[in-house]
Amino acid sequence: MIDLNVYGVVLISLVGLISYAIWSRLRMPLEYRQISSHVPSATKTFWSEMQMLWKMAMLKPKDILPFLLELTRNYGSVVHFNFASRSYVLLNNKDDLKILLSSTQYIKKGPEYEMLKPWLNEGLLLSSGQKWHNRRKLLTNTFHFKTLGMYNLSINKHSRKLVDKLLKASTNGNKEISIFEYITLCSLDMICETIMGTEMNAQEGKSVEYVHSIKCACKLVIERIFKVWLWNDLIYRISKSGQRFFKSTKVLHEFTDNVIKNKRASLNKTIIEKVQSDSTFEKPQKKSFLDILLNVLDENPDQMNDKDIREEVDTFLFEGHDTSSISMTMTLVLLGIYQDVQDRARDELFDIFGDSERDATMEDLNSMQYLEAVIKESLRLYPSVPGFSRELEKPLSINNYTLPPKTTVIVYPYVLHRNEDIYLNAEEFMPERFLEEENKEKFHFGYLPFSAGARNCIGQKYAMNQMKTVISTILRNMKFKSLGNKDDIQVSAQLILRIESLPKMNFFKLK
Ligand code: HEM
Repeated sequence: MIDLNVYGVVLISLVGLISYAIWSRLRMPLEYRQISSHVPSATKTFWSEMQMLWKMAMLKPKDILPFLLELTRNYGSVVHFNFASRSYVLLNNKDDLKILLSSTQYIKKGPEYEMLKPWLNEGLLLSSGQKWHNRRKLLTNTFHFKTLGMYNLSINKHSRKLVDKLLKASTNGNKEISIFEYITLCSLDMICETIMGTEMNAQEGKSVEYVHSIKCACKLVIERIFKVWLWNDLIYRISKSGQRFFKSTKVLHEFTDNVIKNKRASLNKTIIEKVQSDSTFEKPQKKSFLDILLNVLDENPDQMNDKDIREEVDTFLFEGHDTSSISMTMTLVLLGIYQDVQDRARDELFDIFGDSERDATMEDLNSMQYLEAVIKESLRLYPSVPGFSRELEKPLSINNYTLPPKTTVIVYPYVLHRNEDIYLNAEEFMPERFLEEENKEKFHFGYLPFSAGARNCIGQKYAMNQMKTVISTILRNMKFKSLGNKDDIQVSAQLILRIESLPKMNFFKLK
């Protein structure tokens, strides 16, 4: 029996696809169409554009990275394609990337970032132009490396809690553990305490609604980017996924609003009490990012109102949560696979700490050179932000081509970090490559886990300190093993790298 319904759906989809392809081609500015005549292009003809549209519509998140790797293999380090009336160019050459990223002219983010706006508004990640410049200057002061030491206490405290949780859950190697969930909760506790000054106790199973909302909002916003039919704001608002997204962001916004209100009230109260009780008045001690920001704003009250502060707190929570969790998870799993690397990292820690159980200080963290190389290598193979983009506001002249304004230039560290011209045996896990002096120049703009140039990651030093503290605390207390090998690791590209499958792990108490 022929199922007419199936034929009907296929026919309607085909007609829809062809009409959409014609419509998007007609809407496309002439210069977009002209790029394909001088830049290696995967969509030179109308037919290839249709194929691309079909391919992208069918692409699952886990197929995106192999698809991009294949594009660079087939077309080289600069490849153009048109998709849904937009023109994209993927850059995979460090000289071209240096031109793009080191210029302050190309700081506008690509169109897909728009979908984060209902949550993050125009915080540092999404703003551009003068607003971005002013904010970046102001926030650099609050996120300066000199202030990072004060986050150490909470990061150490939550790392110890994580060790306790892992020991309890693994019952000294008898149970297999999926590490990601433990790391995510620990990282959430750290970021909430250091950014907002709020104890969430997520590792203790508290703050359930907030924890659920942040996970939900992250997942939904990322899903939307890959569902073209949800790009329209009106359609998204009435869709099920949109409704869940807005419900989650409402919880998150209300929470941040309350934290800011309470923080302001307690700062004012402390100031009044201090002034009344003490003539040698000192400002309250700085504790979190928000405390510092409010203090900076005391001196520059016109720079930001409460809504502006909320968008920055939300931005830092979003950027600082999943990124570090993924990276710590991948590093631990790799250390669990490569036991010789794990032993060498632990030996380095023994040289620094001996038998002492003290917290890791900033000085200790700076001495962890081998562990840093391990984390860097893990970020090379599995960059937490697998790709990012810029929309050109001015023409961009790279080595052999000039790209017109409005082109979306995409950069995929995941693909770049596998470029054999830069990395020998690129698929292999070899932390030592980051200890070799001669590689420093080679990796410049060829290693972009934190992006580079003016718009690089403002939290990278914080992230590195956090990752070193968590991983060193685990290494100092436990031995661990991954129950699989590197081929068992499968990831997919969403706004942030997602784990598709990962070996489970066993943890054993050291002493
Ligand atoms: C392993 C951890 C991390 C990685 C791999 C990472 C990576 C990145 C990357 C690639 C960008 C540029 C994104 C783009 O151009 O679209 C970025 C931007 C940013 N990151 Fe991170 N990040 C990490 C941790 C953090 C942490 C812990 C914070 C804050 C506490 C943070 C805050 C930010 C902010 C605010 C921006 C926007 C900067 C701007 O546009 O001026 N990140 N990050």
